[in-house]
Amino acid sequence: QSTPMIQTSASNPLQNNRIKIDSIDKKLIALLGERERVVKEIGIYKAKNNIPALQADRFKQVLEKTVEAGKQEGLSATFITELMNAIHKESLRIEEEIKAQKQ
Ligand SMILES: C=C(O[C@@H]1C=C(C(=O)O)C=C[C@H]1O)C(=O)O
Repeated sequence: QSTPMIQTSASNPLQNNRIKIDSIDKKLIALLGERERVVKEIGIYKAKNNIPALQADRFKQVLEKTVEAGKQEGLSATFITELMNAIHKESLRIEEEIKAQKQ
């Protein structure tokens, strides 16, 4: 086993890349917050107009578009599908919560 090279903090690739990741994660969470705030608006509209939260055809389109966009970024369809399913599950939870508040 080799001794790790001593580097200055400015040239430490592990530290620098972790700083980059922390910054990217912050943006990812901000974007998810923005997306779910739009979902809330849709949830309010659906609750008022008696439209079901789940729109399977629309989510199918969302999945197709994001899997394709993921491909362009070298991300697997499995990963994008799991990610979008998790986001969709939360969207439905939020929309159902809004609907329940209106009763
Ligand atoms: C946001 C909506 O509600 C649900 C959530 C979706 C999503 O998070 O992309 C898509 C379809 C619906 O199941 C919508 O109908 O557009």
